[in-house]
Amino acid sequence: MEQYWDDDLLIAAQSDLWNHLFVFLKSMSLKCAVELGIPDAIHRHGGPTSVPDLVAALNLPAARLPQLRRLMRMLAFSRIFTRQTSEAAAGGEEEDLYGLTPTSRLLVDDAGGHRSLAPFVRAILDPVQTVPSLHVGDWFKAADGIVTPFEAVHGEDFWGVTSCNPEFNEGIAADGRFIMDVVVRKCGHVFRGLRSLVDVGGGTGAAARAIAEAFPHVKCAVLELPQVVQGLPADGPVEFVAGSMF
Ligand SMILES: C[S@@+](CC[C@H](N)C(=O)[O-])C[C@H]1O[C@@H](n2cnc3c(N)ncnc32)[C@H](O)[C@@H]1O
Repeated sequence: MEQYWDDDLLIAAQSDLWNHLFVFLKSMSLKCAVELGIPDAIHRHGGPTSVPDLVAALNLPAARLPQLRRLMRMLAFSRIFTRQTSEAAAGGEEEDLYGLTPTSRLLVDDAGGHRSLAPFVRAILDPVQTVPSLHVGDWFKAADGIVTPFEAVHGEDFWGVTSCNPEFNEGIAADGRFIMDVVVRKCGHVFRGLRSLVDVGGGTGAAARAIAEAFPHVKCAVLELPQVVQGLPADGPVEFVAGSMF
């Protein structure tokens, strides 16, 4: 090994490598927390919650307690939850308590007056999205004209697969609703003076609806793929036009 690789540098490099190797566990721990409903359980509890209380609230097998402790420590390390140590009532043993952070508040329905972004977490971390990322290397090597790794895995392009999935559409809409509420508050001047707008590829109309409700004088329409907009109510503040932007 070359001279300038002293041991401190070696260990720092290994630590950096390990960070890159295991960072996916942060996403997967978050996915698990949402699947189990941990943010909602802490919110319902009314404040920082112990792991035994979470096991009871989530109706999990008692044998999973040690693993849930590890998951919660991991999520606290990722700043999804706060972690504080306090005296347990019985026996005097220390018991960690986990609370919501600004990030996990986003995963709770109606905390602070907004709707949960949990559907967005589920949509983005669904294997339909994550599995293609395992095949990017193969896709680079295969000069077979397949446009994306997603298409190589699923045999169809991204919107062809996802747009037929109501849970995916709801997840994207949750994110659209969230960000548009902020946009109309912070950047409302952009919409003043407009009489109409079309949200091209506007999904189920979450973003357009937020604009239409904040600025009733703006006539809002969504141009979307037919499979996304079929069956959506036609009597709301947004007009849906089925078609392709191409
Ligand atoms: C990121 S999403 C937009 C979400 C939307 N802003 C909301 O608030 O829900 C992109 C959308 O583009 C749509 N899309 C993809 N290809 C399209 C096409 N050729 N024509 C029209 N819409 C298309 C997808 O169905 C998807 O709903």
